[in-house]
Amino acid sequence: MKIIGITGGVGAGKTQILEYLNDRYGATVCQADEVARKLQKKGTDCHRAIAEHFGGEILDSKGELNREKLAQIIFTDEKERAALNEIVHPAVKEEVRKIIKKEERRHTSLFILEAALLIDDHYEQICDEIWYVYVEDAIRKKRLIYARGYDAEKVDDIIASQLPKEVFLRNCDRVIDNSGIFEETKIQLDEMVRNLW
Ligand SMILES: CC(C)(COP(=O)(O)OP(=O)(O)OC[C@H]1O[C@@H](n2cnc3c(N)ncnc32)[C@H](O)[C@@H]1O)[C@@H](O)C(=O)NCCC(=O)NCCS
Ligand SMILES: Nc1ncnc2c1ncn2[C@@H]1O[C@H](COP(=O)(O)OP(=O)(O)OP(=O)(O)O)[C@@H](O)[C@H]1O
Repeated sequence: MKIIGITGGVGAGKTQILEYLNDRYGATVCQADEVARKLQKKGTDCHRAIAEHFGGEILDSKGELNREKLAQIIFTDEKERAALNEIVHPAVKEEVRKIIKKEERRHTSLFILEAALLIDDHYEQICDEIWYVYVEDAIRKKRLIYARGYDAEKVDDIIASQLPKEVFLRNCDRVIDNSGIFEETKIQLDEMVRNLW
């Protein structure tokens, strides 16, 4: 089984690329953000540890995490971000390893793991190749404000909390430029998949 990691900053188009690779090539896809979300549900060890560290104010009326509040804290405070990462990331990695083992038993041929933090969390230990999705900051900012309703300040805070382009470029095996129309991105992806085996 080939394991490809797809990374890049917020709003670079990773999810859209995952959908294409699933539709066009039948790749099995896994999003670390989704894995983290499941592991943070009420009743889990992560949920307990987060509530203990950040206090009851971080929960909503149903006792689930108030994601907006937590985002406000962690994207403006490096120490708090590190504290959350320390709670969530080891659990996410362990779960991803389990998912990969399951897919290996099912003889999946192409497995794609998507996360903004593949480099920070050393997923090169798990992936055969890591692909970096690049989009100019001004363009992804526009896309996120328009499509996701983020305000400009939130986009800037998240961008500032993620690795700069140079570090992504230094650590990734291939680069996908998704600054243009998606048809152009598909051509790059088709070529990359052709060269995989
Ligand atoms: C802070 C939280 C609750 C905000 O949730 P929300 O639903 O509003 O945003 P979402 O999860 O869609 O993230 C928004 C963007 O920020 C990126 N991001 C998320 N966590 C982090 C982080 N710790 N450091 C840098 N970027 C991050 C995501 O990849 C995405 O691009 C959530 O992002 C979270 O729990 N983060 C910690 C877990 C984590 O690091 N996940 C990323 C991969 S394991
Ligand atoms: N080439 C493109 N042209 C125009 N819009 C695009 C293109 N690629 C992606 N988008 C749009 O940009 C927005 C962000 O894309 P997407 O959600 O795939 O990013 P992401 O990298 O998964 O973000 P996150 O890091 O938050 O998970 C979406 O609304 C998506 O439809």
